[in-house]
Amino acid sequence: MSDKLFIFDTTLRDGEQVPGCQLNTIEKIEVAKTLEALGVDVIEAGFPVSSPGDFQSVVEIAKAVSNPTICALTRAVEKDIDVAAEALKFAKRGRIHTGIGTSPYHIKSKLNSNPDEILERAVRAVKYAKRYVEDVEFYAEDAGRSDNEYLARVVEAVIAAGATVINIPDTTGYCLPAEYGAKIKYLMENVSNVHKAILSTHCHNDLGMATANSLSGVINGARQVEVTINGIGERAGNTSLEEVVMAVKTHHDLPLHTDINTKEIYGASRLVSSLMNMPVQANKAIVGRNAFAHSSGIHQDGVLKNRENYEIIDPVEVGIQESAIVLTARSGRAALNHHLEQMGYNLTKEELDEAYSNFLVMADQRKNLSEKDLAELMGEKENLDKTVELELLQVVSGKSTIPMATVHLKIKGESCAATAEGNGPIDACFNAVKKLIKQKFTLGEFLVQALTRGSDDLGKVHVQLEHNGKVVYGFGANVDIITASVEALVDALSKVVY
Ligand SMILES: CC(=O)SCCNC(=O)CCNC(=O)[C@H](O)C(C)(C)COP(=O)(O)OP(=O)(O)OC[C@H]1O[C@@H](n2cnc3c(N)ncnc32)[C@H](O)[C@@H]1OP(=O)(O)O
Ligand SMILES: CC(C)C(=O)C(=O)O
Ligand SMILES: [Mg+2]
Repeated sequence: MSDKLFIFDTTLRDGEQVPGCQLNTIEKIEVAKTLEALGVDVIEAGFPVSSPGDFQSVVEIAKAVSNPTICALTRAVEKDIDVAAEALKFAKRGRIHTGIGTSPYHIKSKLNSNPDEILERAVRAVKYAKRYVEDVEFYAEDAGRSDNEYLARVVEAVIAAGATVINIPDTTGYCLPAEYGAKIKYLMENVSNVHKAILSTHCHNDLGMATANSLSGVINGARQVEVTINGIGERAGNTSLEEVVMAVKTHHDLPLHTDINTKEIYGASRLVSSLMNMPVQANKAIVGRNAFAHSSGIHQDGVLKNRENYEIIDPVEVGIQESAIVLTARSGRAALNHHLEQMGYNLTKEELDEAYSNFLVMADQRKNLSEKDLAELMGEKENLDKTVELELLQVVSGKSTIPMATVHLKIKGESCAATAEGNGPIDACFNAVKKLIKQKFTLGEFLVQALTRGSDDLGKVHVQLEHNGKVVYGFGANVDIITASVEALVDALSKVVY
């Protein structure tokens, strides 16, 4: 029998604290509904006393979402708790998450107090919250740097006051996995009423250990993890939902399960990344662009023989259609042959050897090779004509003007042009391209990286788009970031649309 591990998602609270990640109420509802479809147990929807907008968002999320518990954060302050309770009045199941700092730093230099007084304030806050809701979670802020003996006294007292979940945050991301695990173990063994509550982990990633610490906490008895999509959150972020969930799912030796519908993970990651303007790093576990991409020959050969030679997770399990075999000068014959077979070629050993020598020369020059490059490699004239090319781009933009773009493309060898407006110059360009392409495609990722050596430096753009269920990537690099963006879009389109 495996124990249920409760998934408490704080993307809309701790995640939303990040500069640039603020969402309006409609966007928050969209994220909340996605979290519901994902199957999280608790959505921490906000900190209602912090602003009228956050208050309203909690109200609307509580109305829009019915399966997960809706949680609102407060300080150990009566006014915060009153406002949180008011915001939760439409929640089918509401939880107040209150708490206070328990580390020497927080007690002395933040709260200007002493341990006994903090313990008293903690108990008072829990009792006050209990007037409104049955489900009260208590957080001992900076528990990671708190003395275990004192922490145990506080935890015992707040459970006696009615707290149902006890959050042990490593607020500053200080702990090592063994240390955090030992802290949870200590509480499990030294708090007499610990069986009346669930211990929860809330780990930050300042030393890159958030997931390891959370799992260590779970192995030692915690049964709730506080996580965010893509690991977004204060500073270096929180524990990422997808990492913990997939670690539990992958490790059958852990006697645990979650109720997460893992096939929804990738979609949720894309949504949060795009709404919060937070690109996901390419090598991010589970959801990064390269998480299921293989680019070196030995790995590619291994994956093609048996996916499990180099993959511990089937990408389909997290909502990604398939692993990618990326063609570079580090690829071998197996990878090249795989792509050529998909294009309909069936080469003899000698033919493959010859194609491979030509391929290496091309790959050294062009880095990542596309299907279009392979068509050229195989001398396909016809396919070469099937490209989408950017011929001319003219953009009007600036302060107090309506951004407008004129785009000339060559599609299948024929020139065509369109003009469009947009929210900004790039949007105007993309709208003009859409007019010309006339086929439906969805932009999944749009990542602009300005190199930092100076204002005359190259800008690099990656786009990901989906067309008829196929996902492709495009790349552009130019001193003009707008041109680089359109080049990246055209590069991706030329791989699928024609
Ligand atoms: C680790 C975390 O992620 S905690 C959550 C962090 N999130 C946020 O802070 C976002 C929302 N916060 C806000 O909108 C504001 O900071 C508010 C509304 C909570 C408070 O605003 P203000 O009243 O202007 O106070 P300000 O932010 O300047 O200072 C925080 C005060 O709360 C106190 N405080 C901090 N944490 C707690 C706590 N858990 N319980 C009780 N008091 C606390 C501080 O000691 C300080 O009090 P002081 O002014 O008497 O020294
Ligand atoms: C408010 C608490 C739970 C928090 O976010 C932290 O301590 O990191
Ligand atoms: Mg936090």
